[in-house]
Amino acid sequence: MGEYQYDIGIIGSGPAGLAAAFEAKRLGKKVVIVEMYRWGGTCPNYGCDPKKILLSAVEGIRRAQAMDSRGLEGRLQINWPELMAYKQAYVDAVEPRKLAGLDQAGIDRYYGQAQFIDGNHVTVNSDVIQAADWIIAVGQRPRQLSFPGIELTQDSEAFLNLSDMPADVTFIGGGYIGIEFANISQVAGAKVHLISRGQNILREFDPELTAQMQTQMRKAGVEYHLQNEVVKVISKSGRLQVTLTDGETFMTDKVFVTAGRVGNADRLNLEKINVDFEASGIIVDEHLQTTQPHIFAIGDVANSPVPKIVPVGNFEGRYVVRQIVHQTKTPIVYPTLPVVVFGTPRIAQTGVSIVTAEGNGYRVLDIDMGQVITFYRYHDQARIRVAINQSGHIVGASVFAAEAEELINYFVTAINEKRTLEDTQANIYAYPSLGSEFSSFY
Ligand SMILES: Cc1cc2nc3c(=O)[nH]c(=O)nc-3n(C[C@H](O)[C@H](O)[C@H](O)COP(=O)(O)OP(=O)(O)OC[C@H]3O[C@@H](n4cnc5c(N)ncnc54)[C@H](O)[C@@H]3O)c2cc1C
Ligand SMILES: NC(=O)c1ccc[n+]([C@@H]2O[C@H](COP(=O)([O-])OP(=O)(O)OC[C@H]3O[C@@H](n4cnc5c(N)ncnc54)[C@H](O)[C@@H]3O)[C@@H](O)[C@H]2O)c1
Repeated sequence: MGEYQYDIGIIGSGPAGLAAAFEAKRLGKKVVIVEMYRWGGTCPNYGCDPKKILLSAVEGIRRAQAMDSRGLEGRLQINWPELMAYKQAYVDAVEPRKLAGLDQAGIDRYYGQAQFIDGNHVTVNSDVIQAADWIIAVGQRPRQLSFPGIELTQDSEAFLNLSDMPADVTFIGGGYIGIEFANISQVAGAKVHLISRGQNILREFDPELTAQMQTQMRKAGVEYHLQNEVVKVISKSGRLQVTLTDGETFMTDKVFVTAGRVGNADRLNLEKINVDFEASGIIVDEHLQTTQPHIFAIGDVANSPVPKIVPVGNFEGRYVVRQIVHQTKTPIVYPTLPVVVFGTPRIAQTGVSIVTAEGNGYRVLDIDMGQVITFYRYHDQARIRVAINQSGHIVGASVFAAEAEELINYFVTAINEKRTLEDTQANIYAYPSLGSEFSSFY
């Protein structure tokens, strides 16, 4: 049993923990990081990145479909095992790359579950690690539901490792993951059921755009079971029978629970060291400080009032280290944050929501981009809604379009730099491109 001493200890090697570790090292601190599962955390191993690789094939099919009878012939289809092998080749390279990065930077690392024994000491296997300050970045895990037959269901990580796409799949939850995976499965050839207890999907997004996405997915064949929950799942003749609260039953091949995620705060012995947490995460103040002043929480596991996405974890990781080394004393101030649902097309939004903008009496530009060349060529029903405040500044945007994740970044810049519509149009962007479409707003 060894005992080791550090300036800063970090628990969790996802985007948040790694950002903190590299920043601490850069600022001359002796740093240790602990991971119990996959180095790199959720996003590159069983989250954003593998999902976006699967989406590449989906986009290929969608683009080909858009050109059907418009000069492109032949039917494409997804070879799921081959696509999975391509995804896996990316994922297999993640851990070696992360480990090499840590080793090259001189950041010590431990593999195993970290648990606090007191405010400064953490155990990992049989080692005891002491650090003056601790940063908790342990992320979230899929929320479990409880109904008879829950053991027959699977989670989002299992979906991203699915060896074959079954004929019929079901997702419980109409949030980011349910919608993104339903779209992938449908284009990969499965009949898809999507169950959500809400009346609408993607409740945090512009309802006009989510309705548009819902209609498009329904037309493509996704069957929605809204305002419903699962009562039970039973195994029947090698398939699964799902019963819903409205009494409907249907047969499916696989059921995935995509009904939100819960923090991993409950696995660290935090009760013992008086660090308070609740279902929404570890309680932090505006300095990301927990109820113990030398222990901080960042990324998905912190209950900071921001979306649980990678760029937030990165931002918090760098901020919190500067706080610890006294480079800053100011509360955390987030720049405008973009969120994206990766369907085909995507929905993206940033800044003031369109609903809030309308409530505040702001000007809302609602632009059908379907005829502009960038979107016309994909036969894409692109739509952009921009909120402009009383002084003429762009304060928010919602986008429904292919590559909305790129387009939204222009609005992020416009909002952060407090630009008016005219300011953005003063730039000359390459034509035809996503950027050049700015000039068509008025
Ligand atoms: C399917 C899916 C798709 C997603 N897509 C996107 C996307 O497109 N864009 C986006 O921005 N975000 C996306 N996200 C969210 C994104 O993955 C998370 O916001 C991000 O990974 C959070 O980073 P984190 O460092 O806070 O936590 P994580 O990445 O979850 O890392 C936490 C790490 O801590 C480790 N850990 C936990 N407990 C302990 C312990 N006691 N001891 C040691 N180690 C521990 C875990 O094993 C894990 O590796 C997606 C998530 C999922 C599930
Ligand atoms: N593109 C991205 O940035 C991206 C993609 C995937 C995940 N994520 C992150 O992961 C988090 C988790 O994603 P998620 O989709 O699991 O959660 P979510 O919170 O986005 O959606 C959960 C959905 O499940 C529904 N639900 C909850 N309990 C239910 C029940 N018993 N029966 C039926 N429906 C139920 C909710 O009404 C909601 O619609 C997101 O909040 C986000 O932070 C981000």
